[in-house]
Amino acid sequence: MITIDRRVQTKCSVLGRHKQVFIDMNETVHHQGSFFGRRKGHKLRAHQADLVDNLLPHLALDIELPAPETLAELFDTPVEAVRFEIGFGGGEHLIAEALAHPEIGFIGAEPYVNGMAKILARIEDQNIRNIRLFAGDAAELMAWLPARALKRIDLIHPDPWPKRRHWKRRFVQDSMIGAMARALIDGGEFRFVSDIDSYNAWTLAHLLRAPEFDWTAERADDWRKPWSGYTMTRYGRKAEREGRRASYLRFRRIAA
Ligand SMILES: C[S@@+](CC[C@H](N)C(=O)[O-])C[C@H]1O[C@@H](n2cnc3c(N)ncnc32)[C@H](O)[C@@H]1O
Repeated sequence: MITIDRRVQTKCSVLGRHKQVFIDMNETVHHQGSFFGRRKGHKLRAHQADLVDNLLPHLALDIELPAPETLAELFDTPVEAVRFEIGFGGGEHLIAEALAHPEIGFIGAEPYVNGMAKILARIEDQNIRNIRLFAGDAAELMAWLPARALKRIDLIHPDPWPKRRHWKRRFVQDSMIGAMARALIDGGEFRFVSDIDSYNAWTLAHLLRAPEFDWTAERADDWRKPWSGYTMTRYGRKAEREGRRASYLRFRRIAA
């Protein structure tokens, strides 16, 4: 991949605001933070583009504004608690959870515009009221959230960055664990799913040394099998087809 060595000003149209970014020849966008992937894939169909232009602004969180005191205020339907899914991809898991738990508000972060277009189509089709979206880096959103605001954070099949020299790009880092500890309520959970053994070991090692979290597993099946009600995602199905078994790690935020 060739990266042009110059800063350009470009418009992040889904958020309607300007950001300093690096752009390469393939339109891969890198900015300083925790996102190191593609923001764009194939061209959106007309209806998808319309949803991004017209539905997303109603559902998108604007982190330029101050965060509300309680996250329930973000939803126009009453919610008892709020959960966050990082990098929801096509949104299969987030949609299933939002439908199964109408009493919970869900926030999903996904910088990949084609994933955003997919979830918007599902939200429109099924008239889902309890999802809010952020079309950017989950780390930025997490820094914006009030402290002790989330009941659960899900990170499902994150980009694995298997090469040692890329490990620093993994979403799970000590700093991010600190950010999650700040954002979760006491007893809240961070749930992690990956089919990449080295990332599972990495996550376990990082969380086990974090004083704010307990690993909840009591027996092997607690991490070898998905929790009840888990919805398999596209990346999960791909891993199964290719013969890789996922691990399902759950960590509880210890009371401060
Ligand atoms: C391997 S895909 C998995 C998608 C989905 N969770 C699934 O299981 O099908 C990883 C996703 O995380 C998103 N992602 C990567 N870094 C992110 C970040 N810092 N904040 C939010 N999303 C991110 C990518 O755009 C990509 O869609």
